Amino acid sequence: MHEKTLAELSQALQNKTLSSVELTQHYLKRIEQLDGSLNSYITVTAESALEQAAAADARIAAGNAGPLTGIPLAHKDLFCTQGQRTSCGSKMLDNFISPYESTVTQRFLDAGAVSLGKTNLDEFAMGSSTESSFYGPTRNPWDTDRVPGGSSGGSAAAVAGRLCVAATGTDTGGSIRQPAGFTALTGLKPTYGRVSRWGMVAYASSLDQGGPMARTAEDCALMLQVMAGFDAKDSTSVEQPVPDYSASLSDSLKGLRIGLPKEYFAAGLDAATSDAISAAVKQFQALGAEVREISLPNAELAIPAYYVIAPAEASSNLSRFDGVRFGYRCDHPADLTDLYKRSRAEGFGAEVKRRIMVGTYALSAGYYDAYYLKAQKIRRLIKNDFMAAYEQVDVILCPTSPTPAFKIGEKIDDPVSLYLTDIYTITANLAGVPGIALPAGFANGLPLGMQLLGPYFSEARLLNIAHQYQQVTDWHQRAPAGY
Ligand SMILES: NC(=O)C[C@H](N)C(=O)O
Repeated sequence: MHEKTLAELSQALQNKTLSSVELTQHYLKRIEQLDGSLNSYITVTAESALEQAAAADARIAAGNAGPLTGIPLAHKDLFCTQGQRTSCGSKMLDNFISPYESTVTQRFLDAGAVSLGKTNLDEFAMGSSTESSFYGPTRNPWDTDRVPGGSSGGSAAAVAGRLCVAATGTDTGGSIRQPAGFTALTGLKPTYGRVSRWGMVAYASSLDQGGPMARTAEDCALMLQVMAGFDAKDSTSVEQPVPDYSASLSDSLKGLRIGLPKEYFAAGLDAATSDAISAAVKQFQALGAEVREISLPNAELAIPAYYVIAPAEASSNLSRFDGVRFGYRCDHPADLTDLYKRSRAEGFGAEVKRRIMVGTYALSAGYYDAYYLKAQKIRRLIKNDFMAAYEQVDVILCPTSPTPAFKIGEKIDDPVSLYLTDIYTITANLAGVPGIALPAGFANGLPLGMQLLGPYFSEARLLNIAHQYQQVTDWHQRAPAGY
């Protein structure tokens, strides 16, 4: 059963050749057998999953099911789920039972999807390897000595290890696309404002965006259909009609103009990834696309700008964790100041503290103009680069990260080298444009990722292009040995 994609399982459920209870039991058993080595889940909600599956079967029998009804999913443990622990991978929220449901997970509940549980992540989504989680690192099913990427590494490992059909992720600086690239998945970061952020615990609010992670573009289309849409509870949610993402998957790529940003194929890019993308270019040309070189001249400024803006916003967002109303509280505080100080010192891990300090510094009176304001100006220049590029091309093709998955422990003691792995993904967040990551090949048994970036609200086109590529390649069909 777990070899099948979401689209195939959806068919099987509708045809009643399979029940959601059977499917859910199968996945729960796989989690029990295989997640010990991957550590992709923080919480498995077996009981409620089986209840949801039974309700889904009843709904299918009654003839009012949708494509997601009865499909076992997993959610990044950054989405609030009512009555369940929502930890954000942090000791700070280890004891936090959410009193409300996020819009995204509510939409999946309304669609009749089953939630198997909550997946591991870098603490508060700060990281690119899922090693900063309070619950220990997640391992990559393609090589368990290696990271699955991050911060949505638990979702990536769970989907790649066939421990759920598809999963949600969030992408602030690449957290959906980079782990998708490291695990041979398809992952979509929508346009900022396309998917509601309500109930998605805030990291850097002007960059955060939820999106789907699955094995195919076709499955991502089905997931995004549920996730996308206006939400009055999120002031940055955009009131734009949601297209039928599955309807245009088969559109021809004839005449599609693809741009290759020369800055993304410069020094530092792994040779195998570069070769894989060259081969993909040929595939796209064979499908009727025209490919040309473009320039995103301010790309090299993206990392410094992001690592000022994201920590600045994080330092403000994370000030709510004070040990008073919810979350971790230190033992025997001497007074209120001691309560704040020790609860935060004991509740947050090293990377979160680093970012709070960097962000607080960048926002402080004497340095605001030199760092935060300057970073915001760079952000505008990066957005302008994309706008200029989309005058010449329809989409941009580039790698998701400079190298394939690295070893656990390899970079964790050197934060800057970890930040540098985000070089190709964070520009899309700074500009707010959508991007889809998809597998482009393998080297030494490790997946190689590429991404397509499009103009605002071009998700349907990105899914279409990825789907057409997946019709003529089989990278997305490969499974890691033992899974
Ligand atoms: N959250 C993300 O998108 C990951 C990024 N590497 C960060 O640490 O900010």
